[in-house]
Amino acid sequence: MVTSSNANGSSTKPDMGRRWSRSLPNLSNAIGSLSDRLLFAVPKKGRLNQACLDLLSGSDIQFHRHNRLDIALVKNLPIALIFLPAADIPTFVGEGRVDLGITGRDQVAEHEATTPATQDSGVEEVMDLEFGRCRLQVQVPEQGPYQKPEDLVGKNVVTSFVGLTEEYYRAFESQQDGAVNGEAGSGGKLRTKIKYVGGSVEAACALGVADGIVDLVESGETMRAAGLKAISTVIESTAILIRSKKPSDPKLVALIANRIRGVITAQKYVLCTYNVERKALDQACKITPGKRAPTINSLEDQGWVAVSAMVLRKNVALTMDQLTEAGATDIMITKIENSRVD
Ligand SMILES: Nc1ncnc2c1ncn2[C@@H]1O[C@H](COP(=O)(O)OP(=O)(O)OP(=O)(O)O)[C@@H](O)[C@H]1O
Ligand SMILES: O=P(O)(O)OC[C@H]1O[C@H](OP(=O)(O)OP(=O)(O)O)[C@H](O)[C@@H]1O
Repeated sequence: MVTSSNANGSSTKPDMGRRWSRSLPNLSNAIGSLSDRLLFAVPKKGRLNQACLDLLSGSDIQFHRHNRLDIALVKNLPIALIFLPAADIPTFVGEGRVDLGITGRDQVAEHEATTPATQDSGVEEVMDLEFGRCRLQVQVPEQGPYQKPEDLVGKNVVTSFVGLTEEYYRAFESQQDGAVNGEAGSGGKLRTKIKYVGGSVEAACALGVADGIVDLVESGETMRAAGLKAISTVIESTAILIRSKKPSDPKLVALIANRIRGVITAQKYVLCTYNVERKALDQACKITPGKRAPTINSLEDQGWVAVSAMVLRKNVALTMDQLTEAGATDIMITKIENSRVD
């Protein structure tokens, strides 16, 4: 049985009884020589790249990426990372060429709008990764005549998400045709002209190419700087872990998913510990119910107990206020490095 060593030098045995090559393939013969590895696609650049690298590091997926090479062999697991544009990852995973991937939910939805899934093709969402949060929104010039997304029916709309935008506007067009002809979707008279651009979509209105755009918004800074405002949301997005319908090694997929889930939970929660008098314990436990239940230990002083419970990081200040109010003392918050909790 093949075993490998992690950064601490301790032995791990997630090899699932297989051998895998340690030599880095050159790109031309790469895919063939990766047949003994699970292929895992990661955004090669852009907004999701760094968070994905942090997630891999937190999951102890160790690799060295050679300069400019889009394939990296994982040292301690039979995995090869494939660095791809976020927009292409649903295609590779959906066709089963790559087993696992991380990309935006928006990219998966766009892929599905243009390439409907079949019994064998298409992607399955494994989990929400809770970063890369943004909205795909219809935007128009702040001072212009358009107030509702329907106002752009029949006009020019520019986007990088042609599939989703077409779906979105075809629904409005059907309604308007129905209103004109007395039945839904009959005529198709008013066709919104949807044009693709690959980036800097927000420039399209100012350049006279578009009446409105459909683009991603996070803080809204790009939109406001371009003199635009959002008038509706097509889809909300976060990064997701996706898998193909028939991954080459489902056990390894589950192992990676568990590791990633552990890192995400660790980032989301902190450990809250405190002492409280027994008579206030019920109230304190309502404030910190924990994920399953709080851990309660007796103290030397019979009237007191020590409590520890996981608390959502975003609620920490409020929780500490409420515990203080309930009479808890010695309240401490500890960062969770990693976790395996249900
Ligand atoms: N401002 C943003 N805030 C948060 N997440 C974003 C933001 N912009 C994009 N994303 C997420 O990151 C994904 C990749 O977008 P990004 O613009 O980084 O792509 P890219 O691969 O660098 O392509 P491009 O070269 O077209 O910019 C998007 O599909 C979306 O899920
Ligand atoms: O609401 P904000 O926080 O300003 O973020 C939104 C911007 O982020 C994305 O573009 P990105 O900067 O990744 O580059 P791109 O325009 O080349 O796609 C998106 O396409 C917007 O332009």
